Amino acid sequence: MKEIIIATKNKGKAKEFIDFFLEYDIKALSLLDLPGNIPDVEETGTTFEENATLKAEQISELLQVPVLSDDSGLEIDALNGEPGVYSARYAGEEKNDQANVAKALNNLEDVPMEKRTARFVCVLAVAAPGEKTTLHRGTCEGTIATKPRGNNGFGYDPIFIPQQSTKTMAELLPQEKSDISHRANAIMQLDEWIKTL
Ligand SMILES: O=P(O)(O)OP(=O)(O)OP(=O)(O)OC[C@H]1O[C@@H](n2cnc3c(O)ncnc32)[C@H](O)[C@@H]1O
Ligand SMILES: [Mg+2]
Repeated sequence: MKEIIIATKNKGKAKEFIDFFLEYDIKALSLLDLPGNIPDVEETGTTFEENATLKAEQISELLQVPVLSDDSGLEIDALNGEPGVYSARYAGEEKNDQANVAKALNNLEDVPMEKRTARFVCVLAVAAPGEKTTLHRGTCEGTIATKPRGNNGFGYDPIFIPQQSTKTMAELLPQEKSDISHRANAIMQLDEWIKTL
């Protein structure tokens, strides 16, 4: 089976990539699957595009193979787009999903439902040694619930209600999430590239 390296250490993302690539008969390996300790890439960019590029290019350079990276996050309109590129580290460097969710809910405490609009953004970068990196952006519009609901998914899924749904992303089945998610919308743009693998 063909393989592709995903430059991520996020288990939730890795699981979604494994499922997506299985449909193409390709095995997706995350940095958690590789032997040795792959160093963390410092996400010093101020945009999803910059951070996705940093992750894909540094890991591709290190491993000397084509690499796909994902930089993603949640933009909440009432918080001027926060947490945005800082989504993973919103409540601190330890990247605690529950603490991040609690902080977002707390900051939205008095914001009424009609003003709780938000979107998930996913930017994928494809990097290969000696080649120009390409970027692909997908989004998913929705609103922020007043309380977390559901146990599927990861990150901010328990408080994100996609536009098409009354359930939170964490109440959807994995297949239902991947029908509408920001990540799925970005991955669809890779169709041609995947066929070249
Ligand atoms: O950088 P890598 O190693 O890929 O892992 P990460 O968790 O640090 O990933 P990001 O830097 O891209 O930060 C994205 C954060 O945005 C949130 N996020 C991204 N996609 C999401 C999704 O599909 N559902 C819920 N939350 C998501 C989640 O909290 C992530 O930690
Ligand atoms: Mg990260």
